[in-house]
Amino acid sequence: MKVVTTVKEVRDYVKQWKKNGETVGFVPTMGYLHEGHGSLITAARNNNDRVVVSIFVNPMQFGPTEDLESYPRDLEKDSKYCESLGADLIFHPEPSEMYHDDFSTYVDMSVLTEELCGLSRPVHFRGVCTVVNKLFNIVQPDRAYFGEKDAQQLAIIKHMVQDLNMDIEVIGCPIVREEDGLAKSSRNTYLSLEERKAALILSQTVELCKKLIADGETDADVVVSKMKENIEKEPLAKIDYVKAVNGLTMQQQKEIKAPMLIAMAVYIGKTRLIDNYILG
Ligand SMILES: Nc1ncnc2c1ncn2[C@@H]1O[C@H](COP(=O)(O)OP(=O)(O)OP(=O)(O)O)[C@@H](O)[C@H]1O
Ligand SMILES: CC(C)(CO)[C@@H](O)C(=O)[O-]
Ligand code: BAL
Repeated sequence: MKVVTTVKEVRDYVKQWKKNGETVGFVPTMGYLHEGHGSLITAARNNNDRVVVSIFVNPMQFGPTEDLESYPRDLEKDSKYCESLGADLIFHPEPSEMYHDDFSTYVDMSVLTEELCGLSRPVHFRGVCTVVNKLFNIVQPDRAYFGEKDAQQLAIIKHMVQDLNMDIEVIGCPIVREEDGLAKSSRNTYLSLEERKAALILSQTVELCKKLIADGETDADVVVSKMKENIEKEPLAKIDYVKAVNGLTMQQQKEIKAPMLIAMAVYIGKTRLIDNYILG
């Protein structure tokens, strides 16, 4: 497995592979990899001749008061992990390789980006769409793999690929959880012991949501308000949002009916965590 830092090096590898008729699977990440990322890499490994993983903490998707500087990084550990899972190439560019001084083109999607995480992170999805577009142009994958943990991001990327006629299959992979239910996330590393326990309120609330729906509740407002009540029982938790939306448009939906996304973002202390339940 190789680790490269320039666009040219990625292009040279991919050109050679394509010349040999090999397919390319791509897993974009911000690094500090865990088994959630691992599941995407394994899915890519199982369905493509070559696997590229990008590790890039993209400054454009962070707001001015967010955790760009403190975001955890460990390239050496990440490289070993990618190699153990059979990846062929890691692309680990410097911000200057991705954004030259005169950079001025953005991918700015409306509607889907204005709900849920887009409300509290107003510049976030413009940064995500722009960097993923660039990464797709650099890697030119046949298939790209994203986690359902970031369900809004997954819906947005699928929509972007459709809107911009990109010839890439976008594949969503299920949320990988810790044994006690907490969704794996690089940001879990910010949590103190006490906060780590409190963070279980997210997955417990997803379970409550599933149970309410399995028991026949059809009113999304009832489900959401019971979820909020449950989260409010945890003193260290502060709700950013809990919402039930259409799974394709991200617009609020009153009736529990697939395709649907019931998603939450909750601060545990200063750490903002997300979790969700996807229906259909
Ligand atoms: N627990 C998980 N299960 C499945 N996919 C995941 C999980 N965590 C992250 N991913 C996916 O991995 C890809 C890269 O995500 P990223 O590098 O931001 O990791 P992260 O752990 O979500 O970090 P963050 O702390 O930023 O939320 C995304 O497509 C994301 O949805
Ligand atoms: C898709 C992504 C790698 C773009 O920076 C990031 O948003 C992430 O890690 O989910
Ligand atoms: N997984 C989403 C990346 C971010 O929070 O910036």
